[in-house]
Amino acid sequence: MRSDFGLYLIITNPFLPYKKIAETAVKNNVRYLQLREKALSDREILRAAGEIMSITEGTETRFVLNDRADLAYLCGADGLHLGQDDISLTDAKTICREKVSVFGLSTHTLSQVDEAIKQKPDYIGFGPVFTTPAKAKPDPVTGTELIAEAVKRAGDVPVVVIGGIDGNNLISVLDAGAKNVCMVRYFMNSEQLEKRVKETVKILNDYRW
Ligand SMILES: Cc1ncc(COP(=O)(O)OP(=O)(O)O)c(N)n1
Ligand SMILES: Cc1ncsc1CCOP(=O)(O)O
Ligand SMILES: [Mg+2]
Repeated sequence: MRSDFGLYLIITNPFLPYKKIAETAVKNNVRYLQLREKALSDREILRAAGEIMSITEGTETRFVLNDRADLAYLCGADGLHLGQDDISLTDAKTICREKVSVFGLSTHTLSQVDEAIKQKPDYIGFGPVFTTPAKAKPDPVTGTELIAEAVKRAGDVPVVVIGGIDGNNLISVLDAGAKNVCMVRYFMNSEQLEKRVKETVKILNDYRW
């Protein structure tokens, strides 16, 4: 059976401190909290990971590091997220051995969904659903039309949709078949993180699937 989780939080250039974000994620039972900091040094990433894990350890919130299998192994992250341009899942598992237990893969097309599923990830990301400035080299937008088919092809693997989603278009992605969502700037650029997380969790819980 597919284990959908609803909200997935990604930390990039946050307005609030890492610990405050982690506390909010834990308090609101957010399953995945990813650190995605492209401009930090390795040492700064490890420091940020340590701060976040000091809050998430022993809770239901899994800490996921983006891109870097070596650093995920070093800091003892629960999970690692890999994109199409990152190292392969096989190589990442070799580096992380048994220390990292959750692996996510990014996909941008339906054929990438088919390929990703063969690798048995714990979840897949699908998008960008809408235009977003939050990725340096953005892939073409998927639109909402492909979401239902991506979810169907992924079978038991949860699909989290990402890219340009905010409080105004959230319902349109749910109407299109999304069960799990990421919204980076909507949460990270705001002082009102907790209010927005609570509102979003309520919308996801109340949605008539
Ligand atoms: C949950 C989730 N989905 C997609 C991505 C994007 O990964 P990637 O394509 O490797 O791009 P970057 O995030 O590395 O810029 C993600 N990080 N998380
Ligand atoms: C990491 C990533 N992968 C696809 S789009 C994206 C960025 C999404 O950021 P936002 O939710 O602010 O548009
Ligand atoms: Mg990546």
